Amino acid sequence: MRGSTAGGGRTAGRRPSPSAVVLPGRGRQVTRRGDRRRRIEESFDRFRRAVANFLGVAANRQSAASLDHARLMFELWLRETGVDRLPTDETLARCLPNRSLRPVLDRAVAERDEVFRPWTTRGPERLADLVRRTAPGAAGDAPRDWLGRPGTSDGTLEGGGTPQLWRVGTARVDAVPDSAPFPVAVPLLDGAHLHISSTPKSRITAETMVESLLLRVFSHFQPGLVHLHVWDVGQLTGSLPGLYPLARAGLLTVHDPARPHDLLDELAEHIRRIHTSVLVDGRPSLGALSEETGRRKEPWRVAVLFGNRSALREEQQQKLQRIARNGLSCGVVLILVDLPVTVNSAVESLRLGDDQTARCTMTGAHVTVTPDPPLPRELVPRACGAIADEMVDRRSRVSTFADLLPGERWSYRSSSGVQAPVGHHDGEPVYVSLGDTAPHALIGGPSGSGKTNFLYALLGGLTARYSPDELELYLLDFKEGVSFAQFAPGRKDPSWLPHARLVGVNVNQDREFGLALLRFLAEEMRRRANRAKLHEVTKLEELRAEDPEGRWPRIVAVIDEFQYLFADRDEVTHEAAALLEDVARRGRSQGIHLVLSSQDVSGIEAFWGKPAIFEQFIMRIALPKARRVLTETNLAAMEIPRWHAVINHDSGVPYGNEVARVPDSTSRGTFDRLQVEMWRSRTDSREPTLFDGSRVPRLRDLPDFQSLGPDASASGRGPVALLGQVIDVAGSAARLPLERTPGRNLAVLGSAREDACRVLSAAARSLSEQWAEKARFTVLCFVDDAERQASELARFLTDRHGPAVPGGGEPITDPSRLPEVLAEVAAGVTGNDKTPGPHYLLLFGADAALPKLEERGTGMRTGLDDLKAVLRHGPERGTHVLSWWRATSRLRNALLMGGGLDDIGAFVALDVHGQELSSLAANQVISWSPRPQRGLFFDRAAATGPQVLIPCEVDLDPAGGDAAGPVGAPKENAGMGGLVP
Ligand SMILES: Nc1ncnc2c1ncn2[C@@H]1O[C@H](COP(=O)(O)OP(=O)(O)OP(=O)(O)O)[C@@H](O)[C@H]1O
Repeated sequence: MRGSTAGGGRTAGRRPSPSAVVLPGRGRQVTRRGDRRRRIEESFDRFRRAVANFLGVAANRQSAASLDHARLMFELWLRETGVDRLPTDETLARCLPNRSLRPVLDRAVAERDEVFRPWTTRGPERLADLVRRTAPGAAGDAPRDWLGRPGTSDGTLEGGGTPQLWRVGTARVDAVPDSAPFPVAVPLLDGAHLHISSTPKSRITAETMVESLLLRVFSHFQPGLVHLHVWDVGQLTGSLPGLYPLARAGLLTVHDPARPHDLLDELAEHIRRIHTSVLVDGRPSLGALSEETGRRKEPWRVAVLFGNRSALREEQQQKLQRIARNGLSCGVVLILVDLPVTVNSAVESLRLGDDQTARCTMTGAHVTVTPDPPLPRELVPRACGAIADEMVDRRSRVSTFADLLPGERWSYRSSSGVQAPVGHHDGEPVYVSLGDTAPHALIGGPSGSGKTNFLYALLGGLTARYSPDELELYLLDFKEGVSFAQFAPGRKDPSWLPHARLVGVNVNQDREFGLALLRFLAEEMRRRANRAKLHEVTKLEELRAEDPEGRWPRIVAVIDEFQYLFADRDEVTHEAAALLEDVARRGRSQGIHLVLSSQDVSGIEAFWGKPAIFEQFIMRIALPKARRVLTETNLAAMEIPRWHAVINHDSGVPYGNEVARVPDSTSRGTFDRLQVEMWRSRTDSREPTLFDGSRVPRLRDLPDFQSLGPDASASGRGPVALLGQVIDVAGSAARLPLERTPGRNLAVLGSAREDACRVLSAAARSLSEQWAEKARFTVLCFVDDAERQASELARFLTDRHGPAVPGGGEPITDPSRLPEVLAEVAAGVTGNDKTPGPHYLLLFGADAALPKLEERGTGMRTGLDDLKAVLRHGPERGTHVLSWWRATSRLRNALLMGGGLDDIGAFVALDVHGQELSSLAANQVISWSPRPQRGLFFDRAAATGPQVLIPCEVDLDPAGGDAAGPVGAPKENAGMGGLVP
């Protein structure tokens, strides 16, 4: 229409077509019709062509869309099924020849490879490395490297440790079939239980897998550290026949298939025992305990239960679940094969299929595990035989002192306690542990039963494990002899035990020394408690954690033949019992431990009368034929052979018995050698303080004497006379301060001449040390027997102080001169001269001059009057009388009337009984039973009560007199004996 309308408008200007020109009339009509038709036909042609074109395009589009759709569907399918399934999925595999799907497949494979590249390049190797580290030695190596060789690890870190993983096979990630295989290992022992399920076709594989795993364990640990229990529901003889040789050495128990409850009860009982007697300190597990203490206290018990894919009876199932729940912390490990059970604790599962491969919880669902090939059949029993032989050998071997020592010295920490083996039982070490649970030990055994040897074994094991910063020893031996002398330096052997801070030998008559030690421990306990309080903690272990820079060693105080401490019903016994109770009760939390040993505990009344003390000694050690150390119903000590001991950490009840054979630890080449080795590695050169009750100490060795300085007045402290040594842990001197105050005079009482001379000489010698030339000393001696000592003293003093010592180097021995000397001194101290220098009158045997003193001179004054005047007025003017009276009564008679006695403020009583002294000590009751070479020093002005005094040997050689003995000079040790190398 548009064409015609438009055409009508345009024809005027157009040239006419030939037909329109040639045909006139009707002919013109025909021509027009034909035209129209042709045009119509042409239009239709065009239309048809357009339609055909359109339909062709649509068909093309449809087939392209179909192909796209097919590819997408294929990709979806591929992604859903997984590229890795191509080789095994038949339907998927059928699509592979289709070339149009190839790009989809190639892309999916490329993407997978890209995603897994980090894993394929490093993953397997990293896993292999991890297994190498966590499954060392037999736990992960190839069997040729360990099969047939019994294990050596003792479970401690230094002894080979406990592997975290144990190898079972190799694996590949399913999605990456071309990547390298990697080893698969599972946790066991302290780590997890193992649950294996198999099909009937793969049951054998499960069994060989368990066999290999167990052999790895047995070949890692030394025989005895793992005990195996096997129960098999289906077989009377049990599975794992290759392991049977282990039964010969008691390492394998095969349980009755009909009685699974026996095994379950045994395991449950074991768990209970570990909780009640081993994990009592709040340690969560044996593993944690051994990490902390450095030793595996209890062997592992591995129980393998083979089932038949049906569950145990309900009650047994519950028991099994309980064991699974609580076992790992107590060293009980379950390996369950085809035994359905759900457990609420760490368990690794391994599911074996018919194709002999497995899925494992360790590796996850997308990894195929191929178990390692079984161990060569004939080698398994042979390897187990070698392990059993080693076990039998270990049991029968008599252990030596060297077996008690660790591989590395001083590598243990004493935070939670100290422990060391003291012997062996069946080749296994038997330990003594001192800690918060069993803080103190009591050792009993008749004479010759080996107590001293036992103490050496114990101390050897302890000192080799703990450094002197972790453990300090205070060692006291009441009996006469040499037993502890080894620990102090001696003439022949200069070494000492670096851990020893105090060694007391031959203490028997000096029970006060035991008391001094207990006082020292009580004081140390208080110091530690105060420090703990500052840190708001209560126990040493916590204090050590709070104050890591501090030095807080555990203290072990050993008192051999401690019954001497309670020998009499007297003040010493009374105080010792009170102190012992205090230390025993409170020492546990402050890291202070007592080890008491005695021939016969039953004789110690003070001990038995105080069950509270006795109860604190939870650790009991009974040597053969020991009485009363264990409970009355426990007769083990009566039955053990010599050189054995019953070690009991349970207060002596039979249940806690462990019997150990104790090695010889005192003969040459044992403890002595260890001591020299440790002495050479010491970092602290302080010697232990040595107290030897049989030895006369030397004044110059006393630290108090060595610290005296010249010119006492300049020091501001005033002069002090050292009279001898008192019995304390520091080896202190008996100090008599001689300030210018009334009463500062001394009387030595008794007929023991040697001791009296030593006391006066020590006083003069120490005063001389403080005054250089300034002081006057007047030495008077009226007893022939004492003239030698008085002369030596006079010569020494003259040598040092010159004309200030009258007599020209000799004492005044003529009694008739005494009144004259006293008159002169009395005039001096009562006269106007306010500053007479210090003057010391040393009167040996004053009582011998009494007749002369009582004679009346001119003016009716007696020498006694002058003596009283000097005693009264002298001290304030620096003049002091240090006198020796052979009889107390003579002193009293001479000075009681008219004063004088009160002006003597200090006494040393030698062979004088206590009752004689009370009149001199303001009627105070003084208990003192005289004993050789000991005196009682009593200073009324001092806060301390009477103290036992040991008179010292005084070096009065003028040549050596100037120099005090050097601090730390090797001491003579008269007691050293057979242990010297
Ligand atoms: N386990 C042992 N192996 C070998 N010899 C030992 C053993 N134990 C002790 N002896 C030896 O037995 C003797 C006595 O031992 P020890 O001195 O230790 O006994 P004791 O109980 O302390 O005796 P006492 O109370 O009389 O001093 C010593 O000669 C010692 O060497």
